[in-house]
Amino acid sequence: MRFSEITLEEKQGALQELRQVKELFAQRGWFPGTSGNLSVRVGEFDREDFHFAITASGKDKSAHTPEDYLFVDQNGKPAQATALKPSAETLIHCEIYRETGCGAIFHVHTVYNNLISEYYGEEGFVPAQSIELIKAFNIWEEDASIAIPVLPNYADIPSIAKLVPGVLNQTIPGIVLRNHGIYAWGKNAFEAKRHLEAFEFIFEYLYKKLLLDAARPAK
Ligand SMILES: CSCCC(=O)C(=O)COP(=O)(O)O
Ligand SMILES: [Zn+2]
Repeated sequence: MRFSEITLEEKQGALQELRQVKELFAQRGWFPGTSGNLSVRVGEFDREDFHFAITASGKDKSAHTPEDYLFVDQNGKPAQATALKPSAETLIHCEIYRETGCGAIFHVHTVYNNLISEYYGEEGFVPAQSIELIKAFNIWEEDASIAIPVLPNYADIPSIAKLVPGVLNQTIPGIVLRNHGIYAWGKNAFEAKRHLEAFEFIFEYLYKKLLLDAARPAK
């Protein structure tokens, strides 16, 4: 589908969703030091042909300006002439869209996702079990156990993007970059937000549980 065939209404809707989510996450302190990036897909999806709106690179995400977003194609190239640069991590979004066909991807850096991904970095996944918020991923089994993939935080983003298909688990809508931040996705912005919030709850829970367990007096 050509970018010009996607309706203006759909494009504006995607930008409005990004603006709302960006404002909310900024209020939570989820974009320290211009970190983080957000995207929402528009138009029809084909593995080889899709488009999405994404935050421009290096912007203060707690401010709203006319230069906050641009549209890119499945290769992360701008879909329209623009002086804006897409997020430095756009290729990771491209890979997640290609593998999942999802509708929105949100990436944030938090102290909890950094510490927990570093703690479990060597294992290559963050284990989580019997935490109620696992149900936010539509996993309803009692005492469910999940493994959230952790990828190395290479400076070269294409090298990280190449690893995405090998670790992506279709039942777990997230991947963490070690000591960097999480990518969470969903079929739309509402679902991606729910998933991101659940991951962040789980990371905070795990961090506090590790401390609590370490403080327990030996029997
Ligand atoms: C200042 S944080 C380093 C870059 C990063 O990890 C990030 O999420 C923001 O990069 P962007 O190009 O999307 O602004
Ligand atoms: Zn990042």
